[in-house]
Parts: sequence; structure tokens; C-alpha cells
Amino acid sequence: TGSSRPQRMLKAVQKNATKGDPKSVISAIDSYCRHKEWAMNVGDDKGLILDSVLTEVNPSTALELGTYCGYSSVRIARLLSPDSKLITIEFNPAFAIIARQIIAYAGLQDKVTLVEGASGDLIPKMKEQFGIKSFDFVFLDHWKDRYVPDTKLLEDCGLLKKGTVLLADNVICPGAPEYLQYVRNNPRYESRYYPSNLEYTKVEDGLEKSVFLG
Ligand SMILES: Nc1ncnc2c1ncn2CCOCCNC(=O)c1cc(-c2ccc(F)cc2)cc(O)c1O
Ligand SMILES: [Mg+2]
Repeated sequence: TGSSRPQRMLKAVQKNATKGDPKSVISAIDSYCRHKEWAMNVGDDKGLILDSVLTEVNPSTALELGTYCGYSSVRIARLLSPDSKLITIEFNPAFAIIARQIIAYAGLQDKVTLVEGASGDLIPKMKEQFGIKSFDFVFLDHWKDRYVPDTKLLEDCGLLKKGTVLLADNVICPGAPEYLQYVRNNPRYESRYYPSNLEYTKVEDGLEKSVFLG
């Protein structure tokens, strides 16, 4: 049997990036996915918006829903302050095994905790299992129809505090219409749309940034 797309992505990182250099890992993946084989990483265009929001928030504890191959985990973790942590949740074990290797290749394994499982099951366990009081930053990039239920779950589990920033990928393509409706018509959130394009294409997409007001 042949290799998988995530396995080929890992090979491209091992071939073209420098161990311990997150920037080179990001470039190797972007180059591979732009020129060889498209993959659903947040990508370089939306990645610049992710970087700027992260730099503004400077989170101590960050949560990512939907790791895939770890591209955005590397983008996020490389910008975290020394004692800050990223917890990333991935449902698909085949993706998780590749993501662990890409995160480690970037030298960021000490800042990133990858947890395998469904977000709906794991979010209620965050406090007890990982000693998390609340998250400063949440990147939503998993199943688009899980954005609303998981945001409500984060609220109900007391994992959001005044000022927590939610950043959602793909609100246009593939689209998360219920999520946009939820955060834009909710007095507990201050939302703003950042227009961009679907990773490695000219198709319109964008990120929605929503600040939890408590
Ligand atoms: N912890 C968890 N709990 C529950 N479910 C979970 C989970 N962890 C993962 N999953 C499963 C879903 O993971 C992948 C989600 N991401 C996408 O589907 C995605 C798709 C496109 C895309 C595809 C085709 C096109 F033509 C155009 C655009 C682009 C993107 O940027 C995407 O992010
Ligand atoms: Mg995405």
C-alpha cells in the first residue's frame, strides 16, 4: 500500500526543513502543499493573520481544536512565551501520529500537548486532566459543525474568561454559518472578520476573531 498525504508531508519536512527550526518546518509544508499536493493546513496567508492575533494576545494557555498534521500547532507554539503551553486535540490517530513527529521535528514538543480524541469528550476533562483554569486563546479548526457546540461547551465548563480570544478557521470555506450567527449575534462576544483565502488557493475564506466578554 502507498503512503498517505500526511506521511508525504512529513517526508517533505524531513527532507527540506532544519531540525529545531520552526520557521523552516512551516516553509517546507507551505511549499509542498502549494506546489506538490494541497492539504488542509491553515496555510501561509491565513497564517499571517493567526500570527498577528497570537502576538497581540500572547497567551499563557492556548487550545487548538483540530491538529491535522501540526502545521498550526507549530505556528502557534513558536510564538508562545517560555512557560506558555498549547493543548491541541486531534480526533484521527493517523493525523496525530504525523503531527507528533512534525511538532518534534520543529523542536516544540515541550510546549505542545497533543491529545487524541473527540473535542466534545475531551473539553470537559481539561480542568481535571491538565490543570487548566481557563484558556487565553482558542483556535477552532476541526469539524465546522462542531464549532458552536464546542464553544458552548467551553463556556459551560468555565474554560473561557473575560478577554479570551477565539479564532475560527474556514468560516467561509468550507464555511461555519451557524458559528458566525452564534458569535455575531451574541452579547457575550465581540467579533471581527479577517478576510483572506483558502490555503494555497484563490478561493475566498477568512478567520473570525471573537473576544469573550465574560
Ligand atoms: N478533536 C476533534 N474533534 C472532532 N473532530 C475533529 C477533531 N479533530 C479533527 N476532527 C475532524 C475534522 O478535522 C479536519 C477539520 N478541518 C477541515 O475539515 C478543513 C477542510 C478544508 C477544506 C476541504 C476541502 C475543500 F474543498 C475546501 C476546504 C479546509 C480547512 O482549512 C479545514 O480545516
Ligand atoms: Mg482549517
